[in-house]
Amino acid sequence: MIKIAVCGAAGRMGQRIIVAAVEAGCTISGALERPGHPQVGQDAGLIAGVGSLGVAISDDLNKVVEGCDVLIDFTTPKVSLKNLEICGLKKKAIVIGSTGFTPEERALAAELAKDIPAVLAPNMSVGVNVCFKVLKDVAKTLGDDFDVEIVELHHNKKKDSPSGTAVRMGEVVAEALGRDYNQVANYHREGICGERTKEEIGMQTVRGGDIIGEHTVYFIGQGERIEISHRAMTRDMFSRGSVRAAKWIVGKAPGLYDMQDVLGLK
Ligand SMILES: NC(=O)C1=CN([C@@H]2O[C@H](COP(=O)(O)OP(=O)(O)OC[C@H]3O[C@@H](n4cnc5c(N)ncnc54)[C@H](O)[C@@H]3O)[C@@H](O)[C@H]2O)C=CC1
Ligand SMILES: O=C(O)C1=N[C@H](C(=O)O)C[C@H](O)C1
Repeated sequence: MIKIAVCGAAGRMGQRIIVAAVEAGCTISGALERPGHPQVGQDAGLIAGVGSLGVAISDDLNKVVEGCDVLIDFTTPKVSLKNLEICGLKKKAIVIGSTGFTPEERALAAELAKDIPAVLAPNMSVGVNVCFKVLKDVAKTLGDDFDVEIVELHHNKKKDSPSGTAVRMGEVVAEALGRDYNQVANYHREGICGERTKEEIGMQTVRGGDIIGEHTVYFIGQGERIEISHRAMTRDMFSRGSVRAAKWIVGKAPGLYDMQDVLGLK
């Protein structure tokens, strides 16, 4: 059975990943938190609610990576890039779920993953990845006659906007329509901002309470509208997805993969 280390172990996702890995029969070989985190030194299993695992949460990245087959990391882009670098040096696989990467950081991730197998995906759920696939077909079929708007809702602790999933949805639609997402994404409308352009893809963000994550892509035409929505009711399909990705990536050829690769959706 593969040995999984979890980075961000005391976080919302980290705790659920430990539960999912234990349920999948994997060994938790290590758990990482940021230096100074109040739960460093405590048992990762007790923090996650699966009982004692005999694995103390550590802040020693090198040591934790050495002991694992694959590191699952749900933290922040900066931390994930550092983890990718260390996994590269130690020739370990990595699964990254962090979101909020800039285009430059994504390019750096691809560069750092040249020597090791890595999965980087903004959403590990099967449902969202099926939506990515469907969105491509819908956008291609509808073409330029329908205006595209994307709305995402998340909890009030989320740090990045728009969500990584919403950005990927925008990228998928833009590519299917032959547009450059970075040129056509419109994140802000205020005041007399003029009529909507045909090309733009509106990106709207809602933050509040304990919403796990909801995404809707609107294709709005004359007299009709298509809405493709995904609503997450728990974090468990993200955590199970990340463990599925971890099992899949160990032993693969070096390179940067995504969840579409893991699920065979390409
Ligand atoms: N790809 C996917 O399916 C999903 C991605 N996410 C993304 O995962 C990330 C984390 O989300 P949450 O768990 O909700 O956040 P969170 O804030 O609850 O957890 C992040 C954890 O990382 C820890 N951390 C920060 N710096 C660290 C360091 N240097 N070393 C080790 N640990 C460190 C924090 O102390 C915290 O416990 C976000 O970017 C979020 O958008 C969240 C859900 C699903
Ligand atoms: O921060 C979250 O919680 C989530 N983040 C991911 C994203 O930014 O797309 C995925 C999920 O919606 C939950």
